[in-house]
Amino acid sequence: MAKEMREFQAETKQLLDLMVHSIYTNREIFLRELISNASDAIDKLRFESLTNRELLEGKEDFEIFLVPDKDSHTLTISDNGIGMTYDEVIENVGTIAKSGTKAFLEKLKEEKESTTDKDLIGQFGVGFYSAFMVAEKVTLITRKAGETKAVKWESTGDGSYSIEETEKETRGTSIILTLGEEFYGDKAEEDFTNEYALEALVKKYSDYVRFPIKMNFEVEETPKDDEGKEIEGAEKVKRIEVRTLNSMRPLWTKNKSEIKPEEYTEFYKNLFHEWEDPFEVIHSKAEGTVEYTTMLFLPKRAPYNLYHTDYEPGIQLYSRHVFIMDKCKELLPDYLRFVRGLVDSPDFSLNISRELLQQSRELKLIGKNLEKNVLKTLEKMLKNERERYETFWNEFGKSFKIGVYTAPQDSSKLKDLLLFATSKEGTALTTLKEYIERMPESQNLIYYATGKDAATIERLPQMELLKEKGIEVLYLYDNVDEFAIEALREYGDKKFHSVSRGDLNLDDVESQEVKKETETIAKDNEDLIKAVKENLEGKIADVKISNRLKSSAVCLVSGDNGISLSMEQVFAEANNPMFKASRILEINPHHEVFSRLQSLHNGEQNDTFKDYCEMLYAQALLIEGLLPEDPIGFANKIAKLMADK
Ligand SMILES: Nc1ncnc2c1ncn2[C@@H]1O[C@H](COP(=O)(O)OP(=O)(O)OP(=O)(O)O)[C@@H](O)[C@H]1O
Repeated sequence: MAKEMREFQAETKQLLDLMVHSIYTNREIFLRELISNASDAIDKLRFESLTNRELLEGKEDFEIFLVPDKDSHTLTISDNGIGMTYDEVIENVGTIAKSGTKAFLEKLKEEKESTTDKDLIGQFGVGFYSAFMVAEKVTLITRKAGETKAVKWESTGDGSYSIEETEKETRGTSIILTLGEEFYGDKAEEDFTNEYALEALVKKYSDYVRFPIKMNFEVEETPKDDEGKEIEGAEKVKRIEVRTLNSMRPLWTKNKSEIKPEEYTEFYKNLFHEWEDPFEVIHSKAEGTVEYTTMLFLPKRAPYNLYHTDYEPGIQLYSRHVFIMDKCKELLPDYLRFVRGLVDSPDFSLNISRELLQQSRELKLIGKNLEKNVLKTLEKMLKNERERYETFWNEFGKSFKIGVYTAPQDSSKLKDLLLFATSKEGTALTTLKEYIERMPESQNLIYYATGKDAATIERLPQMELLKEKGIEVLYLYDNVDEFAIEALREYGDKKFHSVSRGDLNLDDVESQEVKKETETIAKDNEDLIKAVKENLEGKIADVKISNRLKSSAVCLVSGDNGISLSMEQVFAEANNPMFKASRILEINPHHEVFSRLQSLHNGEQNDTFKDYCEMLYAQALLIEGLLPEDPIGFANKIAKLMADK
């Protein structure tokens, strides 16, 4: 096959441009990225070779080799891992295979002003391309284990790359970086051809990599005689010595007291290809029915795709320090999908299949303990470090709310960890327990309202009465919130109640009196209410005289059961428009519009009365953020009304 020149995808070009023009000041991390990729490639081969030994081609020792060359100012990173085929090279390093990169660029465009580039890269990481931060040319030569043909890929990072078939004796991948002039030689600030500098970088970033990272060192020695003694006066000779640079000792096997915070950080970044420090580390050991060590990390930031189907949750599994599996989903419940980490247990066998693993009793036991560990840590944080917990909550709270809604069996564990915005002045977020503690004795329900933000909710007609009475209301902004609340049904023995549903059930004396008065008005206006209902037939389920409105003329509420209007909108956005909330139109009997309705009704001005009914309904829809069914008709009616006056 002849050499091909190909263009990078537009997004890749943009990304390379950013890399070359330094979006990240800490350029040395390119080495960590390439070593991580090499280690992943070896893991993949090791795993596949469990069922197909031929892939090893007789060479069973895994290793990563660094070869700096001062003369050609190159640095080569080689591994004897799985390698790539021609098509895989194109897919993995020619196009943007990872949707993350695309999302990264989009976000970069969006948030250019508000966020620093460093923050952004922390969210996404861009692996292989980081090579272009230090190299003016990157050459990748790779042969997939078990294949005969190899591939050579080369690019200067300027928009195109070449790819051709080639020969390669050993399986795996070599990446040759032709270093930019700031990155080699004695005068360079960072010399990536210097063995000692490279050794220090490996120690700093990749010490725990599970495969040996080797390098040739040139040593000068005085020749020795047969007895091993240095020969006096003999001229020194140069010799090449292969050294392993990393300790390979898994961090989690050390005692907690021996580990420095920065060791956890580097380990985390290294193992999970993260660019930011972890938010919290949970490191523990268990001995008993099951034996294991675990190291769990709560990230600082939710990955951009945490709630998309392409996000793969799960933690790593090791048995006696040997890697078995990445992304083991069975160990943590879905609401903890953001947790990164690993479990090392001698109770797992090395080549356990995913199917067997799922049924393993040990796995279930360990999983339960891990979940408890994380929840305990969070409970403690909520109690003792409220601000920190709120930071965590703002990033991952949604995951818990989805958990409450989708896995009711988890809700009892999560309900005390939930936070909500509230109408209470000076309080940004409240727990349900705190809300209940503040409730006056006469209040029996936990009230909540939905809307896109506090300002919108505060102006809802449905809030008027509660505001007047100073009753605290939880504010739900997120689509999932109301679903979670409905799934919880109650907290303690207090039921949740939407301000936009049925009766508000206020049990104080004053409210009881108002209720009676409303009933009398409703009775006196029976015919009018019937007429409004008839005019809006098919659109609403009922018309009621309201006792919750103070200054607004109308509002829509939904029944006590079934979905609410805001849930209906969530369903509609998710292309499920068949779920409909029942609509009850509430009219304020103390509003001038009500008297006008009465006189229109009594005066038998049927057409105008009908127009008024429709306009009232359209207004109520608009307040809920819904479009009137016939916006043009609505606009025309308003225009007519305006011209009449
Ligand atoms: N040394 C290697 N051997 C085999 N495949 C490799 C090697 N380096 C990279 N690849 C392939 O190229 C892909 C892209 O690598 P890249 O570093 O850009 O992203 P990643 O490793 O998938 O993600 P990230 O580093 O951001 O976590 C990898 O997923 C892998 O399939």
